Amino acid sequence: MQFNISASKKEFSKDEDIPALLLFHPQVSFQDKEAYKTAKVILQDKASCFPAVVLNPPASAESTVIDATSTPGNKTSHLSTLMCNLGTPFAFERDHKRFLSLQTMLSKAKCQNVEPINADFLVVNPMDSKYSKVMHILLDPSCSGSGIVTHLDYLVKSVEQEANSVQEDQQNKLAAFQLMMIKHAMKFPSVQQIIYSTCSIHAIKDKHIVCAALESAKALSCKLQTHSPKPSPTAMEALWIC
Ligand SMILES: C[S@@+](CC[C@H](N)C(=O)[O-])C[C@H]1O[C@@H](n2cnc3c(N)ncnc32)[C@H](O)[C@@H]1O
Repeated sequence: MQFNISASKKEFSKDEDIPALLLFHPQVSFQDKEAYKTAKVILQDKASCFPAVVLNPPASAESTVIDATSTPGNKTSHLSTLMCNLGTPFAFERDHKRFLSLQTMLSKAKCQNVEPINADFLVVNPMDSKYSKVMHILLDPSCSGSGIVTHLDYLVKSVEQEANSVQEDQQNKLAAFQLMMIKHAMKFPSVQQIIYSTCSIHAIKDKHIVCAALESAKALSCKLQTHSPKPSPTAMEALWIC
């Protein structure tokens, strides 16, 4: 859900861009609400709603999708909703504890079509027949979260500056991991669309990664297109950055 400063606490409205997104005043609390506890309502800022909407997998029984990095499951449940609980979104999570909470969330939200898998996406074999029809992949990998705005940001600025040099090394490692994830996603034989999203505002984890991915041998061999009216079934249709 997106916060709407202009609305009163009793009002809400429909978002103009994202179907099923309702806008509430920032001070409206959902923590005690039954709809929130039972996951009928999922709290999510508008920016986080774009990846699933842009990926827009078909709502059909044959539709197979991968959410490579799933917990807590907000984007997975969004994908499941967009697919009308049809087809199969495979939802990967490598961390066991986080996987358990993903399972709980998906079951609460009644995402019956999702197949959660406790595995590292990087070791999944793209040639496994189970994934042979995967056309859509969502990649929302771990990142620094630098794009997440909090009201306390001004307090941490000076601390952040001191830690910058340490962070640089960490950022390079994260960036290398994120690029590896995209390149791995490109290996799935039927993939046509990969959505890569992060909560980071650093170009090293956004634009630079996407550019490096587009320049990779795999992307070049796919004759990557941005939006073709008649996409070739073997070419990757688009790599978006959200
Ligand atoms: C940014 S969070 C994903 C948020 C999620 N997409 C959502 O909208 O709720 C990244 C998650 O991916 C998991 N992860 C990181 N690397 C992974 C990998 N190689 N394979 C599977 N899961 C991974 C992390 O443990 C973490 O839970």
